[in-house]
Amino acid sequence: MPNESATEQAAPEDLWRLRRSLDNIDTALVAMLAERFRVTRAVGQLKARHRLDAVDVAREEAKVARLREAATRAGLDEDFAEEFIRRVMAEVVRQHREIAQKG
Ligand SMILES: C=C(O[C@@H]1C=C(C(=O)O)C=C[C@H]1O)C(=O)O
Repeated sequence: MPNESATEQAAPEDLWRLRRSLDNIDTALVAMLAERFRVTRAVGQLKARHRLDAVDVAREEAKVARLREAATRAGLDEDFAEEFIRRVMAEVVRQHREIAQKG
């Protein structure tokens, strides 16, 4: 393939297989994230219509606590899981404020 890196050309079969698996997982992650944002956009439209705050701190904190526990059970670093979901929620809140402003 013309755009393969040097590492890919020289890689043993196992590395190829693992990287293909990673690529599939990354694609699935992006698809799930896009689906999540489709749902949160609908939430944002509802909140704007009912003049509700973009941010719900209590819900966010409950979610972080729940996901930290889920991360631990899954063998994932809980600080990483928290950092990730907080970044996602910050973007959701930014989008909700934008939806509320634009009407
Ligand atoms: C999606 C919502 O809006 C915000 C974003 C959240 C999220 O992305 O999970 C959670 C709480 C809110 O701060 C909501 O209120 O449910």
